[in-house]
Amino acid sequence: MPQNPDPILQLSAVQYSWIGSGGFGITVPDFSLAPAESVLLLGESGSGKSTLLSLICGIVTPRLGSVHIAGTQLDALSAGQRDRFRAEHIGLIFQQFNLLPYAGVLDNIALPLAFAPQRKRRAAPVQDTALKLCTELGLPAGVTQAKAGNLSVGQQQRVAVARALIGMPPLIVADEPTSALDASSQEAFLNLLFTQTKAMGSALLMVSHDARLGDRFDRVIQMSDIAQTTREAA
Ligand SMILES: Nc1ncnc2c1ncn2[C@@H]1O[C@H](COP(=O)(O)OP(=O)(O)OP(=O)(O)O)[C@@H](O)[C@H]1O
Repeated sequence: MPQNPDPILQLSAVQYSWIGSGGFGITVPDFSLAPAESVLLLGESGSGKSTLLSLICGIVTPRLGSVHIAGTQLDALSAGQRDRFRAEHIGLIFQQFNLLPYAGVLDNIALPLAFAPQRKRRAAPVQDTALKLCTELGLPAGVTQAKAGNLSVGQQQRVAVARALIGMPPLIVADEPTSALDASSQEAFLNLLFTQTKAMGSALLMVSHDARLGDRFDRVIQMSDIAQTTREAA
């Protein structure tokens, strides 16, 4: 895929170190994602994948360098502004899905919209959009009335995908979402994710240990291709 002149994500000369035990540090000279591009990011355990995602999502900010998302310099925003910006622009899918077990399926899906008025407007009417996503993701009608904690793992996964996609954020970030799944469930999950992100024109950055998933993505990147890591001596 040709590189777009206006990437949806751009890290430039980024340096970050965790303070305290271990002092793990990461340097990312140049990493970008084009709009609607899908990238699989591979790396060993401890190679800094989650640290990189924390920088991309603005949970932490670089000591040096910059992170831009959709043209906004994330590290120039206050912590509160970054939280709101993340809710507006990034759909997040976590390894353990992080659903609220006692809340209903539709409330779980609508959760990110509470902090993201523009995304909420794009999703309006919210209940109808959430229901439509459930149907498209193959969740049976009865399930949408259930509490998230009562769903099967496969159903929870679908709810997590719907929550990331609602309101069409331009960037979807998925942190090892298939690690707990068997091969056929992985395949089904990726089918859902790709169909939906392509339909919405969102870019997808997915982190995994599993190189076998690579065929489906526009680009496959190793952490060691884009980042150098350091660890302070104890
Ligand atoms: N919250 C934190 N506070 C301090 N150090 C941290 C924190 N999170 C991560 N680290 C450090 O960063 C290093 C890299 O961890 P990270 O979770 O980014 O790697 P990873 O590639 O995502 O690993 P895994 O695949 O096992 O999840 C860790 O070994 C740890 O020393």
